[in-house]
Amino acid sequence: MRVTEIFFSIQGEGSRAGRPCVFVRFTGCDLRCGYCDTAYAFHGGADMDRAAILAEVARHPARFVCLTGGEPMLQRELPDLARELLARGYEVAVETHGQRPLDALPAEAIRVVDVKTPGSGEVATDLAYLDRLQPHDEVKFVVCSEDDFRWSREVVRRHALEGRVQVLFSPAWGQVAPRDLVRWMLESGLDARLSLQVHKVVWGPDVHGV
Ligand SMILES: C[S@@+](CC[C@H](N)C(=O)[O-])C[C@H]1O[C@@H](n2cnc3c(N)ncnc32)[C@H](O)[C@@H]1O
Ligand SMILES: Nc1nc2[nH]cc(C(=O)O)c2c(=O)[nH]1
Ligand code: SF4
Ligand SMILES: [Mg+2]
Repeated sequence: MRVTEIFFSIQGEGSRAGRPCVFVRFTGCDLRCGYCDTAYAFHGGADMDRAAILAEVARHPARFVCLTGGEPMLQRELPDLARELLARGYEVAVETHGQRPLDALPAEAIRVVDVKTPGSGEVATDLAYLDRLQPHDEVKFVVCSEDDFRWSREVVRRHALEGRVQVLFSPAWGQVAPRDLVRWMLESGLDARLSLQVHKVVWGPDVHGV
């Protein structure tokens, strides 16, 4: 598997934000979101087999592992790695753009799907997988404008996501003021959750490996 970095930090995003977590960041992505804060993971990295990744994860005192990237679902062995982590008692979350099949992942793995908004420049044509998510999964919209928020709200409605999965709205860093996003959320009446990138508040926006 191709790995950019493995680090121990707090989960900065989503409904599990604030919890200690080991991050495994895989190298490579097939999308190019305009706002991507992790372009350093598009290339480079080092080959590690699953045993080496498991050993590195085990160096840290955490029970929660986040598989991210780049795009983790481009790694052929990702479902096997997730299964091995679960068998060792870890809670496992997979951060993905959702534009690669997710069905090979074990059901116990938490799918955190970032539904790419028009503002990302990488909207998907097929969102049918949203209808197969489970209650512990999360659907995240990174909002670049009020138009993006309206578009996201329509996806939530069309796929009946409210109350069925965790629905999260996150401001694209530096593009949307959190207070504007909160206002749009409250005006919409949706039962959704604001997600800020807590690690950027703690360590600053440009620090890698946190
Ligand atoms: C770097 S991506 C890696 C996982 C996967 N490729 C994806 O897009 O979900 C992890 C998360 O960071 C978010 N992200 C990246 N740049 C961001 C930014 N400038 N502001 C807010 N969220 C950002 C992405 O939208 C995604 O939800
Ligand atoms: N602390 C921290 N939390 C995160 N949650 C998701 C991240 C990601 O880049 O996928 C991330 C990250 O890069 N850092
Ligand atoms: S899919 Fe994720 S890693 Fe790839 S460009 Fe978009 S935000 Fe960055
Ligand atoms: Mg990140």
